[in-house]
This record gives sequence, C-alpha cells and structure tokens, in this order.
Amino acid sequence: MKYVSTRGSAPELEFADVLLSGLARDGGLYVPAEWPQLSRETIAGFAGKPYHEVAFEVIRPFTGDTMPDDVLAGMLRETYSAFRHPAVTPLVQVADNRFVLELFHGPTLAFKDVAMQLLGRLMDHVLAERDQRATIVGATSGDTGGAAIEAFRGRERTDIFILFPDGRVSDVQRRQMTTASEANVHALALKGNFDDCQAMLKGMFNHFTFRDKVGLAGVNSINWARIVAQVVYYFVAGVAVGAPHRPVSFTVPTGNFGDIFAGYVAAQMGLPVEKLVVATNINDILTRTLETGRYETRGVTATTSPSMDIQVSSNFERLLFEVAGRDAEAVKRQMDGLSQSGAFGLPPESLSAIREVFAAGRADEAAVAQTIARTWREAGYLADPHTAVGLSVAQEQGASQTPMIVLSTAHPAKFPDAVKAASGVTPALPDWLSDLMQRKERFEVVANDISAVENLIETRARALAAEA
Ligand SMILES: Cc1ncc(COP(=O)(O)O)c(C=O)c1O
Ligand SMILES: N[C@@H](CCOP(=O)(O)O)C(=O)O
Repeated sequence: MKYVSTRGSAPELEFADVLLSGLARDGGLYVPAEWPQLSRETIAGFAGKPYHEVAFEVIRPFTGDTMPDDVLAGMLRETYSAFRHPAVTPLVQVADNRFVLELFHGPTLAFKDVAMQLLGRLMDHVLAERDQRATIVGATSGDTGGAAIEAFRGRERTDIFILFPDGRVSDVQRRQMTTASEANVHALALKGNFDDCQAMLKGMFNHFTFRDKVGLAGVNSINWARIVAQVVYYFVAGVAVGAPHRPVSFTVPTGNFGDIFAGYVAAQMGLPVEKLVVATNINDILTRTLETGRYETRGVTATTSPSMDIQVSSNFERLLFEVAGRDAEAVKRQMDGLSQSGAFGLPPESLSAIREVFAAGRADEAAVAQTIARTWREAGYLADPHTAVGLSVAQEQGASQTPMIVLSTAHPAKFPDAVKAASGVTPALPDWLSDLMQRKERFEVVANDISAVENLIETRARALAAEA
C-alpha cells in the first residue's frame, strides 16, 4: 500500500515511513493511494469476534510490509487487552434506536487511547528495526497530550514534547500530562490556544532543517496511523447494531475532524453508513462550513468541552481531497486561501458530495448542560460534555429507523466541574488515577515563539540522545 499527499508534491511513501513522518513534506496529509475493500461477508463475520481480531482485519490492508502478520496480531492483542472493559469499546443504549459508543476505557479515559496505545507500539517496532530515535512533538487541546504521554513515557527510542494551551485544559487533563516523571517526557504550556499549538507544530514540520536534525515525528491525527486505528470501532459498533444487513449512522463530537474521518474511511471500505453527523460546540467552523459552503475561521471561545475548542480542523483537508476527486492542486489552492485570508469557499460539487454523507449541528453551552442533566435523569447515563455535544446534536436529527451511534469520547471524570454543575453528580476518577490530584507536577510555560520552542526541543533531545 502506497500513501499519497493531499497536496500532491511530496514523495509517495509506505506505511512505515508515513508512521514516522507526520506531515507530508509539501505541507499536506498522507492518505492511502486507494481504499481497501472489505466484503459484506467479511464484515458480517466480525459479529462476536474479539476487538483485536477485528482490528487485525481492518488495519492489516493498510500496513503493507511494515511487519509480519503475527507481529501485528500480537501487538493488537497486547494493546487492547490493557483496556478496562472486556469489549474494549462497549455500546450502551440510551434511548430508542440510540446508542452511546464508549471509547474511554483506556488508560487516560479518552478515545485517543484506542489509537495512541497502538501507535506507541508501532513506532517502537519501526524505530527498533531501523535502529533509529525520534523526537515526537504533539499539540493538544487536552486529551491527545495525556494519551500520547501515557503511550510513550519511558520508551527508549523516543522523546516526547507536548504543547498544550496554558490554562485552557481541565485540571485532570493537565495533570495527566504534567505528572509523568520519566525523563523522555516534556509538557510545555504554551501561551495561546490550541490552534496556536497546532500551527506551531505544523511550522516545525515545515522547517526541514529542524525536522531532520531532531528526527521529528507526530502523534496527532495528521499521522495516518492514528486514523486507521480509529476505523476499527466503527466496524465493531456498526456490526453490533446490525450492519452490514442494515445501515447505521454515527454522531461524532468533532474538533480536528480525525475521529469522524475514520468513520468516512469505514464507509469507503464497505460499512453501510447512512449519515455521519459532525457535532460541534460553539466553535462551530465545521457546522458553518456544511451550512454555507465557506470555511471561515473566527476566534476560539473557551467552553466546557475544551478538547473541541478548535478552529483549524486538520483532517478536513483529507475530506477535501476526496471530494475534489483527489485533485491536489485544488486542495493546495484552498489551503493557501486559508493561510492567506483565513477562509476559502467550497466548489458546489464538493459541498454536495460532503452533504451526501455528512450532516452537522452545534450545541451551545446551555444545550450541553441540559443534555448532561436530561441523559442522567432519563437514562441514568452520565455523559461528559464532549459526549453531550454529540447527544444533543443527535437528538436534533430527529427519529429514524436507522440506529444512531453517538461516540462517547471521554469519561465524565475528566471534566468533573462541568458534569457536577449540570447534573449534581461528581464523577469519580477510577482507582488507577485516584491519586492524580496529589501527584507532583512538572511542566514549563513557553511563549508562542516557534524559534524559542525549537531551541528548547533541540537542546533537550540532544541531551537525551547523548544519555541513551
Ligand atoms: C474528548 C474529545 N472529544 C472529541 C474530540 C474531537 O475529536 P477530533 O479532533 O478527532 O474531531 C476530541 C479531540 O480531538 C476530544 O479530546
Ligand atoms: N482534541 C484534541 C486535539 C488534537 O487532535 P488530534 O486528534 O489531531 O490529536 C486533543 O485532545 O488534543
């Protein structure tokens, strides 16, 4: 399997190189040259299979010669046996024909663990084979950072630097990033918002001297391996409610468009998906784009679902590439428009192709609080604010014969203040995190200055490589 860049001028790569390269060298994102197909029989055969076995069948077509089948199968078994629920991503029914897909049973209580736990193992494997080290830099609005640190802490071949927006993540999220004691972990609180963190990260990938000197690798969803690992639970959940014999819809709390793009990939591979519903909070650039056909950035407002306080949704570029018939020049023009004027318009054909598969809705802060309260009262189900954005938007879609699966992207205990304010219930952290608030924190505050942050990373990475 070869991978191509959405901007058309970076070299085509194999999976192992895509895994280590993060952003393509032309600034684009890698996607597979073609979508592997799973037959109806294969999909039907997923029913009742353990999660890691479905994961093998879904992921295997993407990995090419990166590793032998038995190594991948063993890695997947090990990855998902560490999840705290036997089903890994269980489904809970909350209303007629409406289900919540709980993706938060990994070590850091967010859906990011599903992919990140695998990514850590995949990268270790490839780096060991090549006898190489990598410097990982990640940008987070709260959850990617904790999940990445958990997946890479103490790993010998990687140093990990996480940029998070100072003061804009929950206490639990911050502590999950700042309490790791391993020398290879560096939490950096950036004076800015998530978009500043993500723009700085992309700036580093586009600064080739720095990129090559430190062996820069990415763990955000710009990394294709993150997306592919997330495709699995769409199949698992879809089959659990009757696919491929009936279609299924998903509502996805959305920020960087990675999670919902994984749903799009599942549909491309053969899962019968009726609708993918983009659920945004009041930082609603994607919902506005689907309504108006114009992608236009505005300021970011802090909300009770901070992980979705995002304006520039990286993975939307992957969808633009698809709906433009893989016309990389068109995507490049749109992205140039975005960097020059903060906006671009979608051609009518692209917009209607998007609307065929996707719907969208937003939930404001009042709707989020009401949804947490109502779901607790009526279904006895305690949702975190991100999941509540999804539940609120799914409710607005109205009744349908097609099962609607709402992705629950975080455990309510990550956001206890908002959940308590809405429902009166304080969600408790699970045992293994119960002392999180007492652990010692270690992080540095950094200015929104790419040269200064690059210097810091280079110095630290060099020191750690010398010790290794
Ligand atoms: C809890 C939570 N929900 C939803 C999202 C949005 O997911 P995506 O960025 O893949 O759209 C995020 C962040 O990515 C998150 O951390
Ligand atoms: N919501 C995310 C933002 C980064 O998204 P990613 O999926 O590209 O890593 C977070 O929690 O950090």
